[in-house]
Amino acid sequence: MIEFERVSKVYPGGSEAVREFSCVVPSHRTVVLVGSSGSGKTTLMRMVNRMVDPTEGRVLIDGEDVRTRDPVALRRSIGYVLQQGGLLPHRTVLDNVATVPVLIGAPKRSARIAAGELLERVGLDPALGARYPAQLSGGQQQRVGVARALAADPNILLMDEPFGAVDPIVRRELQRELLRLQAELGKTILFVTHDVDEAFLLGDEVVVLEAGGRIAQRGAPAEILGSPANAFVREFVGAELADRRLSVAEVDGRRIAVDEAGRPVGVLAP
Ligand SMILES: Nc1ncnc2c1ncn2[C@@H]1O[C@H](COP(=O)(O)OP(=O)(O)OP(=O)(O)O)[C@@H](O)[C@H]1O
Repeated sequence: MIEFERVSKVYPGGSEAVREFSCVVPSHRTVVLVGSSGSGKTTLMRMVNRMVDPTEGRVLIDGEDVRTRDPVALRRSIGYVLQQGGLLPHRTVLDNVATVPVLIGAPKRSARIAAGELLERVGLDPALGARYPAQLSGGQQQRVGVARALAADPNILLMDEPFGAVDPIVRRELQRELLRLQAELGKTILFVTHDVDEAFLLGDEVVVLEAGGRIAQRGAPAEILGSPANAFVREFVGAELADRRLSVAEVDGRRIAVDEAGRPVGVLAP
């Protein structure tokens, strides 16, 4: 479990990224922070592995203040997936995945074998393990990033816009893959995105952030969509779309839903 207790962050120079944010990420659940650029999402996420220390407040993991933990050991105990994969360019894919287990004492050979199994687990051909990151597609690199984050079998996964740099089709695939993996693994996941659809798809709970890391609303996706707390959330989640008056038009024998202006919004199931 991760707990944010009234954390604030003012960066040197005075920019206030987060103000008095409190939130619990229960064990084995996925909580998604969603908000527009600059709402403090990355800052909050980095407080968990001490890449950023809060100016005020505390972050606890399983009841223990992360400030009491050595930052390097803490980081190795938490999986972290970044938008650009963050892979080491001069190491093979297999060695990238095996890096942290070897650092924390696993024998190289067994770490490599485990890394190959993990590649399969995230949907990659283990033969890709011999390549270098630049020889993979963006989507494949992101899968490697996920495998690497899982390699030391952490309880916690931090995922910062992990699918932000891939095309929409691959993004869908990666999202589904993550849902499948999470159903098997039950990690405690803190996921950051600015994409509302992604947040609603992946989050058991979604936290909608306004500027300054202020919580506009939190809840299950259906709760937020069903009753947005205010105009900001309403606009952010596109709730006004749900209120549009739709009607049915017939085009080439298929029934198409159209909005008031006659614009198509979808196809009705036969
Ligand atoms: N190292 C830093 N020094 C000074 N200000 C910073 C630093 N990092 C972030 N900020 C500021 O803090 C605020 C929140 O930034 P943060 O990166 O946490 O937001 P975000 O929601 O993750 O944004 P994005 O979606 O664009 O990544 C921004 O105003 C940003 O300019």
